[in-house]
Parts: sequence; C-alpha cells; structure tokens
Amino acid sequence: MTDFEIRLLSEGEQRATHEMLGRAFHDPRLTDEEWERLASAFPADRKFGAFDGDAVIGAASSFGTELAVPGGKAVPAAAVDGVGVRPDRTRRGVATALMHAQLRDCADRGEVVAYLRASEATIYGRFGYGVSARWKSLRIDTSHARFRDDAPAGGTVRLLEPDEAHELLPALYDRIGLHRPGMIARTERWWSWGHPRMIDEHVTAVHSGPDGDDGFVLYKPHDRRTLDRPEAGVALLAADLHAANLGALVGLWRFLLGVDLVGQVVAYRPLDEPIGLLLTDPRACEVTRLEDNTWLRVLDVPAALAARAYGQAAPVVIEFVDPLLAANSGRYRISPDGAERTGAPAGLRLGPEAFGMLYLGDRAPSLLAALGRVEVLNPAALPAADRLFETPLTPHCGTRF
Ligand SMILES: CC(=O)SCCNC(=O)CCNC(=O)[C@H](O)C(C)(C)COP(=O)(O)OP(=O)(O)OC[C@H]1O[C@@H](n2cnc3c(N)ncnc32)[C@H](O)[C@@H]1OP(=O)(O)O
Repeated sequence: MTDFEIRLLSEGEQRATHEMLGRAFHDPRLTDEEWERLASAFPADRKFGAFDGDAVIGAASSFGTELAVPGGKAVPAAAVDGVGVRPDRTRRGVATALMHAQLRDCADRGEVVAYLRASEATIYGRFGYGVSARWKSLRIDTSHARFRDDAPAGGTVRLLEPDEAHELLPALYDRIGLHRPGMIARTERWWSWGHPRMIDEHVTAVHSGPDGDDGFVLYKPHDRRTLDRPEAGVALLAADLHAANLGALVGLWRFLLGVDLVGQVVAYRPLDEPIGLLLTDPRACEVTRLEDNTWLRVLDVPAALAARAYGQAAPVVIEFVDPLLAANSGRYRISPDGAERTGAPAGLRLGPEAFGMLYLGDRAPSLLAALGRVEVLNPAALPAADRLFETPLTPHCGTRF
C-alpha cells in the first residue's frame, strides 16, 4: 500500500512540478516573469507525477528523439530528464514507481531505448539502465600546444552573433548528422528548452570546409587571472562541439587553441578524440577525468538488435532476461547479417543493464563476463560476441538534456 499515486500531469500542474523539481535539484524559485518565459518549454506532455492528494511529490519526464546506433541507423528513443523526488519524501519507492510507469509508457509508444544522463551513478542500474557511453574531460595548456606539421590544416572559422546562432545551429546540427553511435537528434523541444540561454551565455564559432559549414563550437571563458598570476589568461570551456569530419574537428581545435589571452581549453569529449595525437607534445592535452556520460535502458530488444550493425564473427545466441518488460525475454541469434529470435541454445545470458553497456560498443561482452555481469553458457560464444559488438567509433552523445 503506497501513500501516493502515479499519473501523467494534467494541464496546469507544470509550475508546481517545476517548483518541486527545484527543491530536489536545489535550484532557486522562479519569479512569475521567469516562469512565463520558460512555461512553453515545460509541457505537461510525457511528464509523470507522483501525487499525494493534490501535491506533487515526485516527477519523471521524457521527450521523443532518435538515437544513433552502430552502423549508421537511428532508433526511436526516449530521452529521460527531470527525475526528482521532494526531499521529504525520498527513499520510499517514489522514483521506483515513476521509473516503472515511465519505462512501460515509452515501450508502449514504440520507443526502442530509454536514454539519460544520471546525476549520480548509483541510481539507475536497478531499473535496467547501463552506462552506454563515457566521456573524457580534456584540459589543453595553450602554451605547450603546437600542431604537428602533418596535422590537417582545417578550414576557416567565423563567430556568429546570438541571433544568427539561433537561426543557423539547428540546420547545421542536422547537416553534421548522427554520425557517431550515442548521438541524438535535437528536436524542437530540445532547441527551445535549454538552448536559447546556452547560446546567449556562450560564444558561437562555426567552421567551414570545402563543402561549406561543417562544424561548430559554443565556448565560454572562465577568468583564471589573480593578482599574483596576472599572466594566467582565461580558460575556455568548449561546451558544445560538433564536427562532421576530421578537418572540421581540427579546424575548431586550432581556432580554440589560438584565441588570444587564453591559458587553457577544457572540453568533454569522446574517448577516441584524437586531439593529443595532433600536437607536437601530446602531454599538453591532459585527461583530467573520465566518467559515465549516458545510460541506456533497452525497451524493445528485437528492434534494438535488428537496428545495429555487427562485426565479422560466428553467430552467437544470447538469452535476454528482462524482469520488468517481459516481452523482451527470450533467445536471439546474432550474426554479421543481423539478429532474430531463435529457439537454439544460448551461449551467453544477460539482462538489461549489461545490454545497455555493450549495445553502443562502450564495453566488450568478455569484460562484462569477467565482472559477472554476463553469464557464459558456452565459452566459444564470448570471443565471437566481442567481435560482433565491437565498433570502430567510441559512442558519445555530445548533447546536454
Ligand atoms: C535523468 C535525471 O533526471 S537524473 C536526476 C535524478 N534526480 C536527482 O538527483 C535529484 C535529487 N534526488 C532525488 O530526487 C531522489 O533522491 C531520487 C530521484 C534520485 C531517488 O528517489 P527516491 O524516491 O528516493 O528513490 P526510491 O525510494 O525509489 O529508491 C529506490 C532504490 O534506489 C536507492 N537510491 C535512490 N536514490 C539513490 C541515490 N541517490 N543514491 C543511492 N541509492 C539511491 C534507494 O536506496 C532504493 O534502494 P532499495 O530499492 O535497495 O531500497
């Protein structure tokens, strides 16, 4: 017996929900004016609330998008955000009830995976989410950063005024395309939610190559000068950097590292970002942190397996066990040609959390088996599964949500 009810928000309940989330995330209360500006980007649609009478004590939200998977296709995905419980009602199962309702709802909508960024790494594994992509924080000291003679030259970079950036970036992001597993489509809701403020708070630079605009970066300076270190310059945080090709990536990095009065450039990048290899002194590029970036929970196993590409190896049968979304449970034969349900005996057995960790290519099945997250029923299946699930590019989302 619970003392709360889970249901979708009704019109008119958004502001109270936003206020409740503000208490969970320690955000300041919004003025009426601030709420007016924000309201249209905080729709009731797809928001689950936990209610004690009329009072909202917990919420979980999502929006529909597309997620790039290995091989170049994209699948319908639920981008989950705004999960929070009022501080006086935590640890009584509210988030669990919200998560279960939300996962069933997203599965009913035909979405193939749910995808999120976690405030803490201890929360989401129990709901079947696994870390699907990690990122590295880079800090590049500009005084030591010289490009090698054989590094690509890159094209030209120009700064945009904020109104030009609002106009140009959505189409440029689409043009760059979902070329890396883990990237998501930026929907209208996404552009209208955090992005206007983001553009206003950052400088936007666009890269042009032989075929026109092919990359952009939003950066923001943080002043590190003090009275005893007046020479320190500023640190630039490259908060949103996307490039369609290596030339655009190098061109944007050359630009960032060449901006005057800058001592450091900091960015959160894919694990295989090659910037250090382009410098005469690769140690000028320090990895200061490596952590989980996105978490993935599969909602439709047959569709997820059918959408991605596989490496060359003998076929493997995996048995998938899903305690929450029972329709997913069963055996699947995976080969370089695709995946299908099968009655054949399984070589490996796993659940949704391990699936989330290997689906985009972040972790190898053999590592998960060694850690006890994948059960090995036939040892020959393990090296074959490693080769099938291996991906040439490390997964990376690169979009805040
Ligand atoms: C995608 C996003 O929006 S990420 C943002 C998540 N939200 C936040 O971080 C805001 C602040 N935190 C909160 O609002 C809440 O603490 C939440 C949403 C994280 C958890 O809500 P709760 O209602 O307390 O979770 P619930 O009671 O269902 O807990 C389920 C289990 O998870 C555990 N758990 C929940 N939160 C945490 C946590 N932060 N750290 C460790 N364990 C946790 C509980 O102990 C419980 O374990 P049990 O099943 O073994 O008893």
